[in-house]
Amino acid sequence: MSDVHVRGVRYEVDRPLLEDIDLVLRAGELTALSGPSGSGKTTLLSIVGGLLRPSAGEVTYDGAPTWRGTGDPRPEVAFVLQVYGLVPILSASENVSVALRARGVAPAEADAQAHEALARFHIGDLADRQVEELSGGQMQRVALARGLCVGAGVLLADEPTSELDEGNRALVLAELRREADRGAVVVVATHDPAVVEACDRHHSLDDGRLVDHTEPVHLPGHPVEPAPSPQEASQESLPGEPPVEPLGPVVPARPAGAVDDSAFRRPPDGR
Ligand SMILES: Nc1ncnc2c1ncn2[C@@H]1O[C@H](COP(=O)(O)OP(=O)(O)OP(=O)(O)O)[C@@H](O)[C@H]1O
Repeated sequence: MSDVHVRGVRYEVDRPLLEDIDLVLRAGELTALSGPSGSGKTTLLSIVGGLLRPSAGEVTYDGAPTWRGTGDPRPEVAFVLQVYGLVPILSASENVSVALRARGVAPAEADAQAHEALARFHIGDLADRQVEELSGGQMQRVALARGLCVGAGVLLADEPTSELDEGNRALVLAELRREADRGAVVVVATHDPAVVEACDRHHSLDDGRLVDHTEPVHLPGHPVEPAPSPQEASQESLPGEPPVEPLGPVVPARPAGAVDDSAFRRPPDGR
């Protein structure tokens, strides 16, 4: 299990969008990233995942930079994008299968795993439905199935519950927890207080900077650490590290797994 280290990251286009970002995103934990709209959450996820090159500083995972010089993420990184990044004319299962095939899984095995991944999100019955015929919440779950099925070491999810009702939100949080429990770094950008509450750690961004507010969040019933007593809580700071803070956004170039969909392309008049 390896953590993600964000050191001295700044990002600017025509103005600074992120400044002075120092964070450790821990393997085995769910980390929430919150902040107002436009504060930089998506931009930060994009830099963490290697879609964008930081203007200064670096992000490393397992001892190597996540930025590989091309804007293509490392194979260990998977995204669940705010805009889903699905191919509308492909079926739900094809959209998931293509992510597995892009990682070298043989087609028949990829198709089988894609069906299993959709079933995890209770949309197995929609496997053959074209994505453009799905609802927003169903598309969001297809995107989640695609992001989670590849067993990535780093899973970056941008507003993964924005279109979901309470029951499906709980389902998604349970699946994200499973990813953390197998040792992944899981980061969730969110506006939803219930999602923040379900995470182990919380960083907030404001206008491209981490705000002075770092909270380990304890999910009732989840044995992350024993809950501190009120006395301990009043003295609590993260052992051996500076206070953790929030992140910021940008437009991802391309979702991991949507690299090559040529195997699924249909003739112009075929569906
Ligand atoms: N490619 C870009 N070029 C210039 N500015 C950008 C670019 N992408 C994002 N921005 C700006 O960077 C700032 C942060 O955007 P970002 O999408 O990271 O915010 P966010 O916190 O994810 O917002 P939201 O919660 O609305 O998704 C915004 O002011 C946005 O307009």
